[in-house]
Amino acid sequence: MNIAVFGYGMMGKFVCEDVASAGLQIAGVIEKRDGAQAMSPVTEDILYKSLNDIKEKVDVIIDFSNPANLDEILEYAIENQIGAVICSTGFTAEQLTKIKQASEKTAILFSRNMSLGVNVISEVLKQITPILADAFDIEIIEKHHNQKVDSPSGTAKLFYDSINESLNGEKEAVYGREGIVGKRTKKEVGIHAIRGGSIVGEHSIIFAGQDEIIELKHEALSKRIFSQGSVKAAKFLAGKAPGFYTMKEVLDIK
Ligand SMILES: NC(=O)C1=CN([C@@H]2O[C@H](COP(=O)(O)OP(=O)(O)OC[C@H]3O[C@@H](n4cnc5c(N)ncnc54)[C@H](OP(=O)(O)O)[C@@H]3O)[C@@H](O)[C@H]2O)C=CC1
Ligand SMILES: O=C(O)C1=N[C@H](C(=O)O)C[C@H](O)C1
Repeated sequence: MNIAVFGYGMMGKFVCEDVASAGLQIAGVIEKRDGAQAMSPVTEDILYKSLNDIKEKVDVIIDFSNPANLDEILEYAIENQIGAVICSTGFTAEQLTKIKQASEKTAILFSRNMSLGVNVISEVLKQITPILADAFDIEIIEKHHNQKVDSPSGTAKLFYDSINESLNGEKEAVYGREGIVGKRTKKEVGIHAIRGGSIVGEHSIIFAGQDEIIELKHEALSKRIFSQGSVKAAKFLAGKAPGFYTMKEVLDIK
């Protein structure tokens, strides 16, 4: 199976190693920057500027780059009738609609977090939130390294969506609370972003009630959990019919 890895930053490099370890082929790596240094298992001759430059047949694209590349990825996937595993975060609402529309024409897997732990918490939230929401205030705190460009994290948004979906959309996200005068309302879910050092990724969902607190926490200790998840997703997606897939199906979370 031939994989095109879109993005050769921190995640792209891990993905290349994990694609090779899984016995899959790297058809090409897309890095827009001039003078990018190829590192084993990638060689200079497979570092390209765009998907259309890749010489080999591609079976699946794995994207860990930036929302700016979305159109190129979707167009190539549709034209070549191949799958795309989209792991970048920070998309606009309009871009999310584009991803959904593209999935009517080819197989797309979109996930704001590729780890098992986060995807299990996302499902657990759907079950416990309706039981707790009347009595508990809900807040989300995320912490990431100082190189992250989007805030809040995609995972914080995933958790917020799980909470809000389970309550039929009755909640409202409030980011950071800067400048707000007045008490917290029941409708709010506060979302807070911390950036510093080399924190891989930490997410806490706090349910704060009268005299009791429940906290669900996920801490990523290595970026491998994301790269390995993306390779699993690529294997799952190869040859699949057009559709919108998530890590829930890949990881078989019931
Ligand atoms: N779903 C998941 O589980 C995970 C998702 N992510 C997401 O993956 C993405 C990449 O993360 P990471 O590897 O840590 O980030 P890096 O900044 O290390 O790498 C980003 C890559 O995207 C390219 N890129 C950045 N901005 C642009 C742009 N405007 N136009 C074209 N290319 C661009 C960079 O190229 P250049 O070097 O030239 O800037 C680089 O190749 C992020 O959105 C991150 O949030 C990360 C971890 C897990
Ligand atoms: O940029 C990162 O590093 C990460 N991004 C994803 C996100 O925005 O949630 C996933 C993970 O937390 C690491």
